[in-house]
Amino acid sequence: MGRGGRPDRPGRPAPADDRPGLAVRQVAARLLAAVVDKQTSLDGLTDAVTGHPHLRQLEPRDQALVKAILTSALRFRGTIEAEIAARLERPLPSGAASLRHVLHVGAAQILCLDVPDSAAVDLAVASAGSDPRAARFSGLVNAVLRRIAREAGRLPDLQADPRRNCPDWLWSRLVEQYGPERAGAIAGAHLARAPIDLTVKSDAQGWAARLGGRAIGRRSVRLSAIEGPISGLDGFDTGEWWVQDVAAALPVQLFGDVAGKRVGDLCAAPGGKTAQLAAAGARVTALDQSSSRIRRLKENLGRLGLSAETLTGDVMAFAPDHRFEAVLLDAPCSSTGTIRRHPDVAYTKDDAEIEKLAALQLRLLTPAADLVEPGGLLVFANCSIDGREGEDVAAAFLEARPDYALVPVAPGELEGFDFAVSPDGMLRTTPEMLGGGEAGGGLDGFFAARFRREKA
Ligand SMILES: C[S@@+](CC[C@H](N)C(=O)[O-])C[C@H]1O[C@@H](n2cnc3c(N)ncnc32)[C@H](O)[C@@H]1O
Repeated sequence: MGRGGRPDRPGRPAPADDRPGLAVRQVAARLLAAVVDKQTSLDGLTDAVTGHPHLRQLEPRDQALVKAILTSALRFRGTIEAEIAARLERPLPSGAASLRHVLHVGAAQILCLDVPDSAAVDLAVASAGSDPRAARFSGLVNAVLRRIAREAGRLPDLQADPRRNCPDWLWSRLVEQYGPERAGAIAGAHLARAPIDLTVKSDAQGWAARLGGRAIGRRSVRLSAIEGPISGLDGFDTGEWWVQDVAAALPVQLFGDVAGKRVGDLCAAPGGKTAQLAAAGARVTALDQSSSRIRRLKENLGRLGLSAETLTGDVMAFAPDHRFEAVLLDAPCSSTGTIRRHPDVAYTKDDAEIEKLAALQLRLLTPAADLVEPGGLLVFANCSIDGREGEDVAAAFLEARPDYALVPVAPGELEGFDFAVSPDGMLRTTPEMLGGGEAGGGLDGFFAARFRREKA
């Protein structure tokens, strides 16, 4: 049956926009445009409830394919651009943004995914044909992608040059802060798929054996790959573990024993660190300004059988009737430490955004610090690899708050992670550590500093 309920006439091709798989490619090109041209976060665009409506209309299997195309298209954007450019007689016309996105979506499938080349090419041609701004270039799309399919190697075997796949703004910052060699290793780690890390309530060795992973320290289990959804794994329904990168599990450990203590978790959602604190016996107040994220935090705690007081509100206006023995500020940041999982971050953030976020973090530290009892601890953390949002904010905070002193992380304190403690005792992870760049290796980039409020 054709559209509108009329019977299809035999021998007549189906209208182009009904072709199986075409909607997936159209949505992928549209979302790629939103990321690259409008700096929209892929997490937001692909959210199951609030994401892009065209994506949400697709079957789950097709949604997964859109996400796989976008992840590859962004992770290897530099290589894909070079492969396309090498097969163009002249540069794409200015104002041909949508044509470029169609080409990138097609090339990403050919170079990175297990999609038959012929399907990738034909659907890219149909995708261009259905877009009034790109329709007259359908022939070019066909020629370029056919040549890529015939001539190019396949990623990741095709030389996936880390420098080429790291946008200039980010590369300059990495080189300035880490030097060219480590910058290259970090950019290289961004090209590898991240493993799945779980934080377990107890018995990491036992859970590693049951789930076919490996234990890292006492509380993390690393899985290289899983079949099917994470919710299908043993221990999910009974709340034995939650997904949390091994680096993200470190900042809470800086509080030491929190059993029975009042802890304020001020940027708490979706609650990975709240869960760690609650599982360790703390009396946690979890605050976040986003009501939808607080809802997710509550669902997560519910599944895990853990409890915390949960509040929706702004740190800047938070005025509880008591102070806390410990406060965690896991502040909003550029998330450049998570590019392995969120390759869009390299294209949605820039120098100005980093400056803005660093200033916001310092602002949020003032009310956070005021909520700590004299003698209590404050941990400031975030998942940026940029020192402007880490070490510089910590230094500015200490300068502004003579009532606080840094409590350096001691050798051996973070079991197995001494390599990630800076000479002045702050935590600094970057994704090339722990075998980053290799399959099943690496960790998120994180920063954390611990301060104590002087006794009055
Ligand atoms: C990095 S995420 C926190 C991740 C969380 N700690 C975890 O481990 O799952 C930052 C959070 O800060 C929240 N946030 C940003 N600005 C805030 C503010 N002014 N007051 C309260 N929450 C804020 C965001 O809604 C976001 O959920």
